[in-house]
Amino acid sequence: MTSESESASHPAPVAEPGPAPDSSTEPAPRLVVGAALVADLTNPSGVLATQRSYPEWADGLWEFPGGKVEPGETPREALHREISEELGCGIDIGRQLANPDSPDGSWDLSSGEHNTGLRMMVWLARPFGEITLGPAHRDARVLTAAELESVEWLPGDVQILPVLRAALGGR
Ligand SMILES: Nc1nc2c([nH]c(=O)n2[C@H]2C[C@H](O)[C@@H](COP(=O)(O)OP(=O)(O)OP(=O)(O)O)O2)c(=O)[nH]1
Repeated sequence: MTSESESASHPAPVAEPGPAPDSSTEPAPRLVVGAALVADLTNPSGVLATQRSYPEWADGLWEFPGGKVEPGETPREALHREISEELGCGIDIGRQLANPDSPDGSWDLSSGEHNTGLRMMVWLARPFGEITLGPAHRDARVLTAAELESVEWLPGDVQILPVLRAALGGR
């Protein structure tokens, strides 16, 4: 019902605008880092892909070894830590396998229901020291450019394969 003070000569008050529907209201993406492990950073010809053992949805699928960046870490620090934890070796980090459509070269991993809000940065990296598979992985395999699709990758990694293939000298 209209009150006395809201006479027909005065337009109804305009509702206060709500929060702007921009990205500032969305949580910042969580960053994952991965290593495309190669023997030669300058002229790589094969990459060491690893087969995950968990969680259930990822069990048996292939990936770049790595993991989530922890608060206070730079992405490169996180990559050194993750590779040391997962494979027991050190790495020299080379060039990024960058997403050309993203300012920081990261890839959106949020395909399907499992990786909401995750983005991943991937670098070529040369391992040194002995590589030992831990509980995170079932297997590891060196793949040439022509062999990249011989394994089933995590869904979010499939978009990265053309950039990896080119880095390995494939078409
Ligand atoms: N490490 C890695 N994770 C990937 C790749 N592709 C992809 O979609 N992911 C997803 C799987 C996971 O949801 C997430 C990484 O989580 P993670 O379990 O490896 O990370 P983390 O070692 O820090 O483990 P946690 O502390 O969360 O248990 O990113 C990839 O190539 N490498």
